[in-house]
Amino acid sequence: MTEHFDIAIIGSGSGNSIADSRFDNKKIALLEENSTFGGTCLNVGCIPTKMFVYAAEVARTVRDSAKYGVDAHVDAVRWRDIVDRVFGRIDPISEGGKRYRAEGSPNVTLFEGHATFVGPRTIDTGTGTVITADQVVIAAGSRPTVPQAIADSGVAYHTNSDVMRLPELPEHLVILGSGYIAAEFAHVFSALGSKVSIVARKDGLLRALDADISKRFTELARAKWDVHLDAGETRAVTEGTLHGVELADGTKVLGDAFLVAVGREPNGDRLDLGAAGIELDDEGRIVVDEFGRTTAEGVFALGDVSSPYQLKHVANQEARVVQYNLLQDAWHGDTSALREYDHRFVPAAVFTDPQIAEVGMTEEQARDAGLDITVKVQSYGDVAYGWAMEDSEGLCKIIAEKGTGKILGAHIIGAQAPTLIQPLIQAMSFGLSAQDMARGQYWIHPGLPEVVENALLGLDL
Ligand SMILES: Cc1cc2nc3c(=O)[nH]c(=O)nc-3n(C[C@H](O)[C@H](O)[C@H](O)COP(=O)(O)OP(=O)(O)OC[C@H]3O[C@@H](n4cnc5c(N)ncnc54)[C@H](O)[C@@H]3O)c2cc1C
Ligand SMILES: NC(=O)c1ccc[n+]([C@@H]2O[C@H](COP(=O)([O-])OP(=O)(O)OC[C@H]3O[C@@H](n4cnc5c(N)ncnc54)[C@H](O)[C@@H]3O)[C@@H](O)[C@H]2O)c1
Repeated sequence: MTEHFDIAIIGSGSGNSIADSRFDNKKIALLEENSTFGGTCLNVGCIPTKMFVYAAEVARTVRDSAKYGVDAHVDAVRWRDIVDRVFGRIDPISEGGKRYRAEGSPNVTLFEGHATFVGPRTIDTGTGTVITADQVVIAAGSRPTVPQAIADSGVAYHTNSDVMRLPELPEHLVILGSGYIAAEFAHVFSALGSKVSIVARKDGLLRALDADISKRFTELARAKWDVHLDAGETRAVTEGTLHGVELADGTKVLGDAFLVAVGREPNGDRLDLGAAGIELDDEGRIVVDEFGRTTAEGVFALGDVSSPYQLKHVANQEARVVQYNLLQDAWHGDTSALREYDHRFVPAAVFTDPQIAEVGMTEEQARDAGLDITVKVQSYGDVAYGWAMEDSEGLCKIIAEKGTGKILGAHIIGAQAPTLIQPLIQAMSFGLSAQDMARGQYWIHPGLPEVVENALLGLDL
């Protein structure tokens, strides 16, 4: 059975936002293989993790209160109640979204199956129906990377897909990996009362970030968690009820729960893209141009399946671009009417302890690019509010071009880093120089953003 559609969208994460009222006159197929509707961010990513992070912050604040002369203690962490609060709010949104697409959107047909291409713009929906479409959007996301040796080992492990629904708070969580997911879950479980071990292959945590941030975070993490650096290749092991890894030197790091957080791989490899003439790059991402077009006419891709960023705000921006371009003549001739993906200044934040945020170049990248730069590192503790907080951890690092004052990169570790960095993202996006940003406006005294102001003022331009 073959049915024809104007547009087929693979993936109910960012892809689900495309079919708004502007598409009411289009016949749309929405394809989703997961019985849970709504994609990674809503169900197993940004949203639930940050709800856990917030609970963790509350517990940590209570535990750290004595230094301010406030004696308090955490009586108990009701893990089951925390899980129920998080998913008691999220699951109905996911179910409601699915119901809306299945029953409440007259122009949208939801196919609940694993989609694969069987020809150009021809898709086996995995439900017994093959469809064709004038245009296709691939928004199929990514999945946790699980090294084959671990998958084959028989050792019980978790990923971000299930670790937030553990029946009990683990006594000891062992985390393999040292990136975003490792850093965020280490904070969550540790603040809620688990012992946390992190096993990092190399000599630092969050090594993709600016070296000063990675170094500071690694030092702080080592002071509160059981961190194993330079672990090299590890072997998954189980002893009784304990699971984890054996390091190259024979050390065993075992706990009652084991989380694998070694990256996420794009789902393009599970779509039989060859049948549709859609190319993947060497990293397994679908190749797209600035308009979101793949190598096959009529087919767009967006989000984690094609983006090196694997961030929701990037997937959202790309979805808006594709949404617009779907309604233009995107495939023949003039592209001046099309919108473009904006990857100029992509910020990122890690909601760990302390929080971290970054935008633009690292110092190393700026130096490697041969730029004439000036760098200022400003401690939180040296501005009034940070001093009031007795903060000895936070810093704001800004990298600018000498002479022009062009802000090249900003990196913050410390309280409210994802909030503090936003004016710097704005300045970079709109071409505001460091001098103008520092001097051309008031900075509320004694607000925490003074750490950004002082970093800007400290640049030797
Ligand atoms: C633990 C965690 C925390 C995160 N926190 C943040 C954060 O704080 N901030 C941030 O910016 N980003 C965060 N991210 C990243 C963010 O979640 C992703 O970048 C974003 O959700 C990607 O959206 P997407 O639409 O590309 O893919 P997804 O939301 O993953 O949607 C893809 C959908 O396609 C479906 N699908 C895949 N293949 C097929 C197929 N063949 N047939 C049918 N359906 C298919 C999948 O089931 C899925 O529902 C986090 C990620 C994780 C894992
Ligand atoms: N706050 C956020 O925006 C947020 C939060 C969580 C996840 N995410 C997104 O999800 C993506 C995936 O997160 P992640 O933490 O899994 O990946 P990541 O790319 O951030 O980090 C993976 C880490 O695992 C290490 N690694 C790789 N293979 C390994 C192995 N065999 N043994 C030990 N270590 C190994 C890597 O060196 C790296 O440090 C992130 O890149 C990010 O884009 C974003």
